[in-house]
Amino acid sequence: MHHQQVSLFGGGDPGIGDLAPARRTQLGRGAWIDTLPGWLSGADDLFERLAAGVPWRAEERRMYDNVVAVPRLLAHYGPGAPLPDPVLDEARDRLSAHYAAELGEPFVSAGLCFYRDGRDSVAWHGDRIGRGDSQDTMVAIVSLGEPRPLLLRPRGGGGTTIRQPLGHGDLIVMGGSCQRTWDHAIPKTRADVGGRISVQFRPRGVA
Ligand SMILES: O=C(O)CCC(=O)C(=O)O
Ligand SMILES: [Fe+2]
Repeated sequence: MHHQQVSLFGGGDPGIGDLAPARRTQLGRGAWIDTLPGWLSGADDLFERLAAGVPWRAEERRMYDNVVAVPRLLAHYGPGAPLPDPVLDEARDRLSAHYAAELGEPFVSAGLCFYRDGRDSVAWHGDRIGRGDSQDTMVAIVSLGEPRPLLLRPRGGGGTTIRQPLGHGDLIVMGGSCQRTWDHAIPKTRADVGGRISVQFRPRGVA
């Protein structure tokens, strides 16, 4: 399975580092994050390849009587869909192997978001469309390109907001109850920032 698949890579592609140094922070309410800055090397090259090569979709959503543009570009790869770069297949398989015992299932889908500049963003939310609403799970995010802060705060407000800058190959894994007891967001910024691509790996049924 995934362990064997990973071992085929032997020492591994030079683009991907060891996951052992990932550092866990308990957030409370059964939620935690693991962080590992610079997990992917060559992340800026990968950013350029994905920015140019992924069939990005601009989405719209209804808001009251208006239709508004979703302020970021999206691409989604469901279970079994070939990912747009082999480094992403390896990243997913490494994450699956590392978290196998704790998660009990592999990461199977990849969601990609392209924040073109500081006006692109994602509002406060948890990944609660699927099982994350009722069960502990994990969402692993690799960030490429210009760093943007991912904010985390307890669901329903109150408590402190955690600010985690993510870019240039940084990894964050949100785990435990994080999707249902905490919210996360990428706020807009007036700063003159370049593009950032986020790759989110999720287990089956988590969205
Ligand atoms: O851009 C990120 O790192 C977060 C994206 C996110 O939260 C989502 O797409 O659900
Ligand atoms: Fe999310």
